[in-house]
Amino acid sequence: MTTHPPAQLQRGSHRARAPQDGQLRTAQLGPLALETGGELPEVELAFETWGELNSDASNAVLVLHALTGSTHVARGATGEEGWWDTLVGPGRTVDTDEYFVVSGNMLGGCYGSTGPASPAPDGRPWGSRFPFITIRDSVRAEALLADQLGVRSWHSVLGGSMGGARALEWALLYPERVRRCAVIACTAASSAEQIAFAQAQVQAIRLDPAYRGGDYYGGPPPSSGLGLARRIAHITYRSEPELHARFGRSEQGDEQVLGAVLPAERGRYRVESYLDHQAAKLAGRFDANSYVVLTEALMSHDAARGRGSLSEALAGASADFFVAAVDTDRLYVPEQSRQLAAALPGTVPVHLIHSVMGHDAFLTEILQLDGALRAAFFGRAQ
Ligand SMILES: CC(=O)SCCNC(=O)CCNC(=O)[C@H](O)C(C)(C)COP(=O)(O)OP(=O)(O)OC[C@H]1O[C@@H](n2cnc3c(N)ncnc32)[C@H](O)[C@@H]1OP(=O)(O)O
Ligand SMILES: N[C@@H](CCO)C(=O)O
Repeated sequence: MTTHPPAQLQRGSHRARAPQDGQLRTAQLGPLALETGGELPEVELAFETWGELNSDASNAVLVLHALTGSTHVARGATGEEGWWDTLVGPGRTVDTDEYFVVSGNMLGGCYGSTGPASPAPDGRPWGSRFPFITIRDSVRAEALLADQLGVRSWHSVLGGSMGGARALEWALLYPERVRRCAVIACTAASSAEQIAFAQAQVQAIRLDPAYRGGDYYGGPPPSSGLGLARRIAHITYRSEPELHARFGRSEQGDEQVLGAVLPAERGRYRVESYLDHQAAKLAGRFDANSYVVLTEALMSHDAARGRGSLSEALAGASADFFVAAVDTDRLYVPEQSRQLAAALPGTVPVHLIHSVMGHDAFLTEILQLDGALRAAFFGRAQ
């Protein structure tokens, strides 16, 4: 679901797109020491860029994706739709005629960065041997990517959901490298309930017999477990009023129920069909091990870990902050964004996105963020 900005949001004439705009590339980062010990040898990080770094390297913007997102934030040379097209592109608020936009695939992911499906030093996929990684590990890898791209300090780092956790960690691990930081639909730390929902998803995957402890490459993938994980997650990404208004109690009725585990005497509710579709769609595009690794990394998210109280931890950040929440988000509830904002240095308001959608509104209602982000971060001065 993509919305396009109204004509008044589009400005001026645009430069020709650089051939590398929106093209998936890979940086070789070498070994990476991990927060909980050990190291990953020969880390690769997938990334895309749009626009050009200016002569004093002051115009770089980092955009960080959510749990199952990719680096394809905006259209590029191929014209393929990006997940934040509304916000990022020529003439848009994050104007790629003006800013050098970078997006990195999370360490452990399955869209090009080193992850469980990548070959370990012995040539076989890491599988069950892939180490536990944290949000901070991925941010350290992203900092090595920034070094390679010649970006000493970011004009801004923007992220929603898991991307927001990475954005916040950027501001804390590298305060001198982040001038502005947007934490959207995310908290200072994963809460007990967020960990609980995440654990149920991880268990759904691990209990799929096809998972084989994580060493399923070369055989059938644990699609049932991954699909169940997505069902659990997707319910938390949407609100009760949205599901009620869209599906109510109606039956799907217009299809065969292929392979569904249902009593013969009933058909399928539309909402079940919808969740089945979401499950199959994710199972078709995502690696179950990566889902586990990224979910466990998000469970570990805690800005205060090893840094004292939350206020003490956040006092180390020197960026200007932008915090936003979705009013109907039942996973990353607005109150948690208020607690984050209150603990940040200075006075940081919480921008509320109004939507029936729930958590996913940070992806689907981006027009609402547009003006607020433009006012906060994307005036002329860099
Ligand atoms: C490499 C990559 O592809 S990464 C892609 C980028 N992805 C990300 O960044 C992750 C974040 N993105 C997302 O999570 C999602 O895409 C969102 C939140 C932006 C939008 O969610 P969507 O699933 O597209 O929206 P929505 O809830 O309206 O679902 C629409 C889908 O449900 C299907 N659907 C709707 N009702 C029903 C039903 N009763 N029965 C079955 N299917 C149904 C629609 O046909 C549609 O299918 P499609 O996506 O295959 O076209
Ligand atoms: N729909 C998003 C939500 C996670 O924040 C995703 O799949 O990444």
